[in-house]
Amino acid sequence: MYARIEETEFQGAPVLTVATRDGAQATIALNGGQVIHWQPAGGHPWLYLSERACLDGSSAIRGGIPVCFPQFAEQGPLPKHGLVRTRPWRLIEQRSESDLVMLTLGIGSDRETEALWPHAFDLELTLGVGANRLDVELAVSNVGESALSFTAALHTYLQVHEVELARLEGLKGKPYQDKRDGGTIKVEHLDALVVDDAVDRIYTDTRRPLRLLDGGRTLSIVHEQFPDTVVWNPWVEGAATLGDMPDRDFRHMLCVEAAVAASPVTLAPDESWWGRQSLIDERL
Ligand SMILES: O=P(O)(O)OC[C@H]1O[C@H](O)[C@H](O)[C@@H](O)[C@@H]1O
Repeated sequence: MYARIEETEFQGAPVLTVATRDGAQATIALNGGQVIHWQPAGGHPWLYLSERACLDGSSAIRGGIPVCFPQFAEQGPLPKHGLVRTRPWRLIEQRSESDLVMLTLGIGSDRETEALWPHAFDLELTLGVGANRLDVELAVSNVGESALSFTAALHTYLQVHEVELARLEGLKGKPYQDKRDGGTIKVEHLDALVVDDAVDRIYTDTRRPLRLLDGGRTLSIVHEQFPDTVVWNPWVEGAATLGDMPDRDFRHMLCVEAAVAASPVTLAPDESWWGRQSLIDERL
């Protein structure tokens, strides 16, 4: 039996569902080009998706792995997190073997994006689903005639049993911009970050793998070419302002985002850039 890729609907919106022979699963929403579910073979889901998430493209999907491009957060004049997380992406290519599924989705600039941001771009998001891993690679090409600069993120919402009991390792010694303290630059001194309050930080130069320990399971998080890691949890007050997330769900999610946020990437005409985030369940 081979892996399966199906085009179907979830809450009335177009999605692709993927299953490998050994039982790993993923679901990808075409609106936003967004992975909304990933479960390693024989394991539990590692991505948080709000039960109030809206998938019809009218707003961003709260959960999974939103793609932020060409602007991270509010770091510029564009809509928060840029232009592609609510737009329809298309399936460009699919490939499956028994234990690996690869999909490439794409989106390009159009009249609407160029009215907001006068650059011609082409994005490809390649997803690899294997027994115990999910690889997400974002490739950006400048297909216009002038240079463009962007910031970006794979805004990964990880699902945790209880956020105060989860530990995020690998950030010790790294500088971070504390967005909750006016962007003050601080240095992480903890061996493992434990989130017990609102957190919104851009850690820079985070090139070594991270590990998330959550209730007896461990996830390795490996970023290639994404120099920064954003850690975000809205906590009680922040969650109360999010209409698309139940109040108590902040306890069951932690965003650990592969980002290029502290300094933009600049591409000359015909140049490309790529960055990858790999999530690896260490149980297998
Ligand atoms: O609510 P959203 O627009 O999806 O943004 C959610 C969060 O994304 C990032 O993690 C930013 O660092 C936060 O400042 C922001 O609040």
